[in-house]
Amino acid sequence: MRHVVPQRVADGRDTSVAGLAARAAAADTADPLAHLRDQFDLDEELVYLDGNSLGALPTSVPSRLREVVEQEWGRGLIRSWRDAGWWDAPERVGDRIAPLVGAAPGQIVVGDSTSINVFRLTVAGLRAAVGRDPRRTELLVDGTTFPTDGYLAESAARLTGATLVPCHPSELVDRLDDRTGLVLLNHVDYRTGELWDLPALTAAARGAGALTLWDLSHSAGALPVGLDRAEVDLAVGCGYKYLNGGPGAPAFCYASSDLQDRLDQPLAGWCSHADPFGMEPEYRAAKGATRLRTGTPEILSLLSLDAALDVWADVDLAEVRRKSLALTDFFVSCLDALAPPGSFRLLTPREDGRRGSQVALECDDARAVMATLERQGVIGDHRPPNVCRFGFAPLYTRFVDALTAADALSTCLRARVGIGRA
Ligand SMILES: Cc1ncc(COP(=O)(O)O)c(C=O)c1O
Ligand SMILES: Nc1c(O)cccc1C(=O)C[C@H](N)C(=O)O
Repeated sequence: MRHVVPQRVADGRDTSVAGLAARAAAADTADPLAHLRDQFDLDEELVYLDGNSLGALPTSVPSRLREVVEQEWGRGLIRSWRDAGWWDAPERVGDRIAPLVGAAPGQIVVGDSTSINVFRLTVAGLRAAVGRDPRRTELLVDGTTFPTDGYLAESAARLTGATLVPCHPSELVDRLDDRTGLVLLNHVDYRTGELWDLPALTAAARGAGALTLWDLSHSAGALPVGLDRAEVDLAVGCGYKYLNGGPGAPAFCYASSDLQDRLDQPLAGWCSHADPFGMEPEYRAAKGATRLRTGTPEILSLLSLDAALDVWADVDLAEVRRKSLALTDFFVSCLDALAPPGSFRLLTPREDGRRGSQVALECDDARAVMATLERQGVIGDHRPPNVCRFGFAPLYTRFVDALTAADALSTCLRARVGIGRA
């Protein structure tokens, strides 16, 4: 680290760049997950803080994909649906994701995109709610949600005749009543990184007689989720963010075992049929999570995700959470120490219990700021209008990366307000 800046000592610690660098080095040395970085193919010239959009490439993936393409497809051909286990891969890979989100086996299938699965489970959840109690025609949706969830909720409401009620997660408890059928929420807000209290909100919805559908895109693989323990009804999650399945990797769908056989999903294709190879003209839904499948599984990307999951063997999710919180907290402390006062507004809560695994902040000209950082080898995201977003994937991000990014961002913010380094 090159320069020394005036020290603003908030907690009695050395907050010069040199002091922060010493803290980062000590934290990386003590990190029990540090060895996992070797299982990723990372460009050492880059600081990659975008694993919440596209996870890094696990070293297990290229050789496995080569084998799938050359042997299973090339030599095995059609026989691989049976002999290489392709047909059951959606359930098998689902069972590998299950422990990462606190689910017992048999409740997750992998396939299609998160968007498709949001639609599938929103319609299925609304139908199940109304089937149980015809008054339950309202769909409560996080009004700040990632747009695709909002668009698809609207479409699901049009299709089912449900009434869409946008609602901020902080107001959910007051909005629940005996008309609420389904609640669609995000575990971690894609923009601010705020973590919502999944057990408490699920219990509130359940207590009011409503079903829950959680979007885990920004939490699966970043923190413990505890779906079964919280008695969540339905959930979806992304395969290409913290699970590192690769661009366009399929998403996953969770349906609690209590609910599965009551689900009437809208995309009832042949792969969700009780006897797909019977080729019956009439539809009969399969038992279990299999009824959430639709068509032929996307084997190449599904098996890429499968291989990417190898990295989780023996990983303790509590340790992942501890590291994620320490990384995000350290990044914010570095910004507090190095960036000009008032040059940014933190959007992510500082309280550990309310933060996912990213840090988002608002500043002037955020798009240009993130473009400058990218030219310097620090990759994060810009989200409109003026949000800079930095994702901290705990399996491969180091404390030194957090400092390098905070230092580069602070330098950029300092230049924009016309202050040089001291
Ligand atoms: C919270 C959330 N839900 C859904 C999606 C949509 O995922 P996909 O484009 O893979 O359908 C994303 C990201 O793209 C997301 O962040
Ligand atoms: N899915 C993406 C894509 O295909 C291109 C660029 C970004 C994405 C994303 O995943 C966006 C992401 N869900 C977000 O939280 O903003």
